[in-house]
Amino acid sequence: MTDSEGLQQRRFECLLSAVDQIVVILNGAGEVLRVNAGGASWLNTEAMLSRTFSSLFADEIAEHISSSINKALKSNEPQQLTVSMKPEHSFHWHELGLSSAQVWDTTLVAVSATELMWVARDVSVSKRNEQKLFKQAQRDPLTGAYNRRSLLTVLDHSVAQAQRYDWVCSFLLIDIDHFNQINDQYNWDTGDKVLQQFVRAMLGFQRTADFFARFSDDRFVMFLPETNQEQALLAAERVRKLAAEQQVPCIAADGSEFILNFTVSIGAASLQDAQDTPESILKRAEENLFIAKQSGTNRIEGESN
Ligand SMILES: Nc1nc2c(ncn2[C@@H]2O[C@H](COP(=O)(O)OP(=O)(O)OP(=O)(O)O)[C@@H](O)[C@H]2O)c(=O)[nH]1
Repeated sequence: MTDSEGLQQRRFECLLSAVDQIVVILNGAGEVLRVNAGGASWLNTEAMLSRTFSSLFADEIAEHISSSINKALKSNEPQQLTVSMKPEHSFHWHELGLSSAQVWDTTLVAVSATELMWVARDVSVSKRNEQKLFKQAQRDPLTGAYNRRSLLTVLDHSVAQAQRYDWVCSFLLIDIDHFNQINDQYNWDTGDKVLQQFVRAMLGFQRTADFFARFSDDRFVMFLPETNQEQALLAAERVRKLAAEQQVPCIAADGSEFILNFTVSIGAASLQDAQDTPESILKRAEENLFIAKQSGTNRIEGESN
């Protein structure tokens, strides 16, 4: 080895010892020549040597890796791949020490016509945070129900779909009765508990296909696909009863405990014709809700067919 080659080699070793990524050197046949564990202290690097790299992965990832190896050797272009690794889906990696699910951003580059370098960066934390932020953006932070933004997106899509295929669908606009009074008479925390308990009860109650969201302050929308007005009124009655059965454990200002009951009023409306939009259906549901409130609360009001 010349001085210059020796220097290059030392630079490479320094770099390897400093990086956090897993680095695997492969020969042209895809066999593992060398492994640097980087931040993956769990990795049994010895056990990887001489094995065919792609065969360590589950079938569908293995296919991607083999094809990336071919592409990298042919094109000299770095090949990027994000892989989701779960010990239970990846027997070999489990054997190699992987004990929890991880997501890796990987790059495969051809170093020469007969050698490749695979570099994997663990991006599990940032992916988890991304998913958490995405979920948070869809949900109301107090109750965990979907928020108005998610609701409007789902309604736009679902109503358009129902019209295209001539399906029925209905909306329930649900409002907690005298909610302002609950806030005023007790306190805001008590109002929060009512909202939270109502949402918990509704999430246990709805069918999988239904979409339930907090629309505004004490107002919720339940979207019922493939449900006509008659069926919607039956569902509304079940919701009304469910709310009236709730017992919310609360603490009064003097520290004593008490149980609070509440009721809801519901306006129902169903898709009627090709001109109907989520806004026009919601408007009719709102008019019906108004009638239910005016008629004494703890009531449902729908459309006459
Ligand atoms: N506790 C609590 N109160 C909220 C929250 N968001 C909004 N509010 C309050 O909820 C109240 C809703 O008032 P209204 O819509 O008049 O409710 P209401 O007394 O049931 O009146 P109707 O809907 O006409 O029956 C307002 O005073 C809001 O300030 C929240 O997250 N928690």
